[in-house]
Amino acid sequence: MKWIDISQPLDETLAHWPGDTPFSYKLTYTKEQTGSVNIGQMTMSLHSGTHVDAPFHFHNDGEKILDLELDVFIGKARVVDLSSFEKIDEVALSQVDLDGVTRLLVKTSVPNRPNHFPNSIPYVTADGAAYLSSKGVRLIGVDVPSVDALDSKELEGHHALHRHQIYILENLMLDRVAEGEYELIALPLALKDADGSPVRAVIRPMKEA
Ligand SMILES: N[C@@H](CC(=O)c1ccccc1NC=O)C(=O)O
Repeated sequence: MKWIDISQPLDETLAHWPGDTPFSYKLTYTKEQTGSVNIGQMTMSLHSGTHVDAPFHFHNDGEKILDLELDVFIGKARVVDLSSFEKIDEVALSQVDLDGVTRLLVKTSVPNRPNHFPNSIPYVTADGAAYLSSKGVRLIGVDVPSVDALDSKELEGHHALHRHQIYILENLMLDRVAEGEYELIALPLALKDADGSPVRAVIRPMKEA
């Protein structure tokens, strides 16, 4: 089975958090200038596109990207559709089978439009995070820019997930993905001091036993 790209494409049209750094790529040196190669550079917020939040994003003493466990970002994952719910809480999560799930990818009601910052999104509640933890979940991925309401300053969802050692993956593209069992690879870059990192997130259906 082929790998499916569930990452937002990084280009100048990529949406970013209001007031944050837009994405840009430019050629610093052309092949004509160097005599051998094109060399590019990019500028972006670490919270644009498909990315991982490090605990340091919302916690001054929190782990940075390079401190995170790699194993959590590679392995079996379940995609579930919670598009009929306004919150990712215990009520919504108890509608889906989470037995044996370590990595959970959630389809929400928000259309996956990488070039458009949404007005409002479903968010993870503290009881939702506790429920995920009781099921043994270590990573939650969502198809929206945050696991909290966009106007939240308390970031209750981020903090609750962190208390339960659940990693956070945001801005996935799950529109064309069916519910089910997949393998996931979504590795953050080896960024030592960073509060977040872009990832190339890919999945492929698990082979039937
Ligand atoms: N908490 C959000 C990001 C966030 O809040 C944010 C990202 C970039 C610039 C500003 C932000 N929030 C600010 O007030 C997240 O889930 O990554």
